[in-house]
Amino acid sequence: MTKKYDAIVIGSGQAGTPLCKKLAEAGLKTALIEKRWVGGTCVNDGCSPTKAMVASAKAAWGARQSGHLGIFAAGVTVDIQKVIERQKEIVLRMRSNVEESMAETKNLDVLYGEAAFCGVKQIEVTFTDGKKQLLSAEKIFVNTGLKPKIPDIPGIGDIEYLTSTSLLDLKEIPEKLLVVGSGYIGLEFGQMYQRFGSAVTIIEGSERIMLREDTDIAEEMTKILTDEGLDIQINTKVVSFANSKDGIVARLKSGTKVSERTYTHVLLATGRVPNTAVLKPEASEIKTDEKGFIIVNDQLETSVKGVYALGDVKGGPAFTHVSYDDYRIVAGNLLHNAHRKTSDRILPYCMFTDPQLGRVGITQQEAEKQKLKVKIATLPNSWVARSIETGDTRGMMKAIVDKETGKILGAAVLSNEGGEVIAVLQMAMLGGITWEQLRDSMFAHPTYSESLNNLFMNLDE
Ligand SMILES: Cc1cc2nc3c(=O)[nH]c(=O)nc-3n(C[C@H](O)[C@H](O)[C@H](O)COP(=O)(O)OP(=O)(O)OC[C@H]3O[C@@H](n4cnc5c(N)ncnc54)[C@H](O)[C@@H]3O)c2cc1C
Ligand SMILES: NC(=O)c1ccc[n+]([C@@H]2O[C@H](COP(=O)([O-])OP(=O)(O)OC[C@H]3O[C@@H](n4cnc5c(N)ncnc54)[C@H](O)[C@@H]3O)[C@@H](O)[C@H]2O)c1
Repeated sequence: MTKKYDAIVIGSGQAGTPLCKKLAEAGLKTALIEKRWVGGTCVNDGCSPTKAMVASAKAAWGARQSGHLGIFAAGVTVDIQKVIERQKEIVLRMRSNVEESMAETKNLDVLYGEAAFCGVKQIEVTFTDGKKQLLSAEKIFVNTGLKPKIPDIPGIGDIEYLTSTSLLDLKEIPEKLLVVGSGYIGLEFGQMYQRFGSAVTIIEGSERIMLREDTDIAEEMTKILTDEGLDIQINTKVVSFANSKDGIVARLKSGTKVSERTYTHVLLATGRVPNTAVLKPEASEIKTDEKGFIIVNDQLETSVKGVYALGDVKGGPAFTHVSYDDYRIVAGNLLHNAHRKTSDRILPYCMFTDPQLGRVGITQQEAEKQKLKVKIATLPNSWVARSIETGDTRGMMKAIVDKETGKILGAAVLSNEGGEVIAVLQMAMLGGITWEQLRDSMFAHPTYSESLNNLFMNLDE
């Protein structure tokens, strides 16, 4: 028999988790279906565990190279078991908080099982014990996220490769780690494991790392990472993998040159694909694109009225704050008639390498593509008082401003606390503050944000 709800949320990601509570609190009889753990990727396999481990790696690196600050820490060792334990404890605490707050919510049923559409607005749940239940609702919200993409490389099925999820359970430090892909996951994990003591090689199929970012930022990041000892190979592809008595042999192709190198571990960081194959949105007439992402309009409604897709599964930038904002849009529009749209928002993000890359708005290459009339301001961190004082002058700042209006269109801050500094520029963008106003504003001294004065002074004719 089909059980009827007012609302069903599929997936306890960064949108589904707050949304199911909000709907239930508004009086709607609501079901949340989650196949694994509440909290989704961010809490369990993404932001929280990785950023906890990045902090450990930064501490190891800081201790090893603090001689220039007059501090000498002899015999720095990494206890990877302890690093993993700490990360797991943080995840468990966060997940338990979510579980508790859901248990306390009236009108909310949390169902642990896998959901698949079996008709228009009809869902079949397969519970963890194998039992099945049919559910239906007038309002359905899909927040099923992504999973690691496994590239189709000959021999890949024969080797024991790692993904960003399985690496979080590895209780040893890889001796020689090959990272395939140089996006967020490749660079964050690559630098982290180099700092833990691995010899890390990153291979990237394209002509440079971080294709979404400007060339000068990518070059600066390459220098920072190679100075730390990472081996970065661009324009390189893995032709095949094979096992040998010494480890995993990767056959690499760079232009016409083919070479074989042996690694103890391989991390696949070649992107992520949507969790829609099992979900079968097509059974509910929900349209997807050729890669399986669910197609939505500006208010996150799918091709079926009353069915919404939120977070990574709808394609586009895959970040926690985007998914959470999707929740705000859908909850605001449905419960408070807010008329919010996805096209109205400014996108910030941060890559948690060290130094961090904080980003907001458009890049210079996007401005050129759109043929916008812009001015570009850049400032190396070697000119930033705060960077000199703290002893880390790696990186740079950059801003793209509209030539006519003086407004900020985008910025990149590759610096210590780059993710925090970028929020200042995001606020300027939200408030329509011009580069001249930032050049002439008083900031507390000595802070990283204070260097925005100098960044924009560089635009003076
Ligand atoms: C290693 C890593 C590090 C990251 N670091 C950052 C970071 O620092 N900052 C940042 O902003 N973003 C980061 N991200 C991205 C971020 O985690 C995601 O963008 C964010 O979690 C939003 O995901 P979501 O809400 O779309 O769904 P998710 O959080 O992925 O949740 C989807 C949920 O749906 C469940 N599910 C899937 N299919 C079904 C089904 N058929 N039935 C029932 N349940 C189902 C899954 O089990 C999962 O719990 C990182 C990602 C990774 C992998
Ligand atoms: N700090 C953060 O916000 C953060 C951190 C981690 C992950 N994430 C999210 O997770 C998503 C996935 O991250 P990701 O790093 O896996 O993907 P990505 O799309 O950022 O990068 C994948 C990289 O792999 C390269 N590549 C693809 N196939 C290849 C092959 N066969 N050989 C060599 N190189 C290959 C691509 O050219 C690209 O540079 C990101 O889009 C991001 O939204 C965010």
